[in-house]
Amino acid sequence: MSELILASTSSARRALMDGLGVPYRTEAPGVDEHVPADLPAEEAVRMLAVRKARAVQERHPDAWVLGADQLVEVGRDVLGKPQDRDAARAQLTRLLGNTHVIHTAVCLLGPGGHHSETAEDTRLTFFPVPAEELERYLDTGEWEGCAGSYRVEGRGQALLQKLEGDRTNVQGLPMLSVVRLLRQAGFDLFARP
Ligand SMILES: Nc1nc2c(ncn2[C@H]2C[C@H](O)[C@@H](COP(=O)(O)OP(=O)(O)OP(=O)(O)O)O2)c(=O)[nH]1
Repeated sequence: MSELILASTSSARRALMDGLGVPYRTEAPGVDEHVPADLPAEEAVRMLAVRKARAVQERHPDAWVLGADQLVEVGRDVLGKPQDRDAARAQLTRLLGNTHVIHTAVCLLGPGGHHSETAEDTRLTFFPVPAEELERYLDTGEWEGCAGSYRVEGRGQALLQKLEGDRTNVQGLPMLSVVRLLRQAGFDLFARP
């Protein structure tokens, strides 16, 4: 198989791909992540996952390229990554005591015009916690670089009352679907190095 490139700067996505063990490398997509403000969350993440994968594939037309994007939907609000601690506090205040949906899309592009993609949802319900506990969670710094301002695999799991769906989808890649897309594309996931 031609090389596999993860079109991502995300350490969380790298960690998930490292766990899968398939040889790959990463390359920053370097795309404008603006989408129409009224676009539904699932359409927005699909559009951006494709945009990221296409940007890298244009540089490496013979490679397989995996792109992904994620947004958090709570009520009518759509949340991305917080810019600072105050933004993270506002996001978590919105999520605590409520149920929100993580939308993550993945796009796999390959030689010969291969294009497969999927979007997965994971529903999470957070405990309502007092402001002082929220401040102590913010002190962990887990909010940095995370859509929704928490890490489900870190201290953020102490906020989690219920999770329905693929847990890895929250971390950045729906690994059940990534495995399916790779297998459908003909990848040998246990190839000898
Ligand atoms: N470790 C961890 N990361 C999370 C969690 N929830 C969200 N994230 C991270 C994964 C992604 O890096 C980021 C979602 O934002 P984006 O989809 O825009 O990706 P990002 O800009 O980080 O990287 P990329 O666009 O792939 O270069 O949030 C979590 O529970 N744990």
